[in-house]
Amino acid sequence: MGALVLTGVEKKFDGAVACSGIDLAIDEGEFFTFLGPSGCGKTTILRLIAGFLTPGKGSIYLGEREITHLEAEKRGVGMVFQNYALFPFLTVYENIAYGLKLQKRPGREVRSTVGRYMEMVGLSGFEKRGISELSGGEQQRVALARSLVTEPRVLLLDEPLSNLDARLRDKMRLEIKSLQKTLGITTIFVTHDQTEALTLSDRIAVFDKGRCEQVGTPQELYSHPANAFVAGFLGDTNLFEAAVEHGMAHLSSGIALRLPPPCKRGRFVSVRPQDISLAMTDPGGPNTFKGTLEETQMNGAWVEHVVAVKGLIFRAISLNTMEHRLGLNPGDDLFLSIPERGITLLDR
Ligand SMILES: Nc1ncnc2c1ncn2[C@@H]1O[C@H](COP(=O)(O)OP(=O)(O)OP(=O)(O)O)[C@@H](O)[C@H]1O
Repeated sequence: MGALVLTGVEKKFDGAVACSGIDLAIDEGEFFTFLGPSGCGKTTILRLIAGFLTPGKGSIYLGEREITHLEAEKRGVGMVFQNYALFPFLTVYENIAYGLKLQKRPGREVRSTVGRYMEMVGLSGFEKRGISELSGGEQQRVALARSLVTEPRVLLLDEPLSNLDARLRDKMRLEIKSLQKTLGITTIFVTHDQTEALTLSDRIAVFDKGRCEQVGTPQELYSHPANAFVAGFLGDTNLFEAAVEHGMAHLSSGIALRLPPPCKRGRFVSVRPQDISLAMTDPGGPNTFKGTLEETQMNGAWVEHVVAVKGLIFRAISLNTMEHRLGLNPGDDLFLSIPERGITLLDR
């Protein structure tokens, strides 16, 4: 049995389904991410685990123990909220010590535990500061220390980086990951940011409209998406409706792609932009098409080319190295090649 297990969990608000049919098993010490667009039910599931909400159907287990209806404070679950929810009238020390004082732990233990976690999150010396005297990143660290100090079995992080600027977000991302590994604490991280999910997670659950679409490692989800939604949500992809027969995928424009064996079925073709190669002269071979460059976008280390082939738009990404630089202008003709193994067929 996993460290945290959800079976058939459903939650409705006034009859509207926020999440349903949720079956998840999260392993001990795992960094597990809930990924999905706004409103797909991520926070609702987190709140069900924390005990701030009760499911209409289904059960939640922490280890062997069922916690579906247990009060939040008895669950051994720590949560960091999106807006941190710190107490503005308390100092940094008092905020972090709060949970331990509620548990009526002896003063000496409170002082040493708070000191240990303040050091761990890099806040030593900030004990007497007010919350309003802290930067966003420092507030984030207080929230993290406050939820860790009671040594919960599971740490829930609800979009903890969304209020930070891009550089601080990268820094905190690394810090959270390293803290999680050091403590070995089972962690659920909620985000709608695919980069965060891909870089941090041992496994990811992708949600859409209250349903879990797929669970897997970042590489599994990226390389073998279960459907078009997962393919599109985890990384950029070229997605086309297709009629598949006799080892060929016929796209709407009359383009026919030769598929890798064995012969599979599917309603959509997905091709990652980095799997498409471009050339100024015809390299020959199957799945090579003449197209027109519509647009080039330079992004520093890599370049994105938008290419029209028989009215279909393809996006191709290549490294901005000397060998890859094409030196083409919008309107120029070029050749676009899609290797068979770069094609994924998807059902829905
Ligand atoms: N307390 C509530 N009362 C009524 N409806 C709610 C409540 N909480 C959430 N919902 C609805 O449930 C659905 C799922 O919301 P939830 O907050 O879980 O999504 P989310 O994926 O976390 O979104 P976001 O990324 O924007 O936080 C949404 O349609 C939302 O409007």
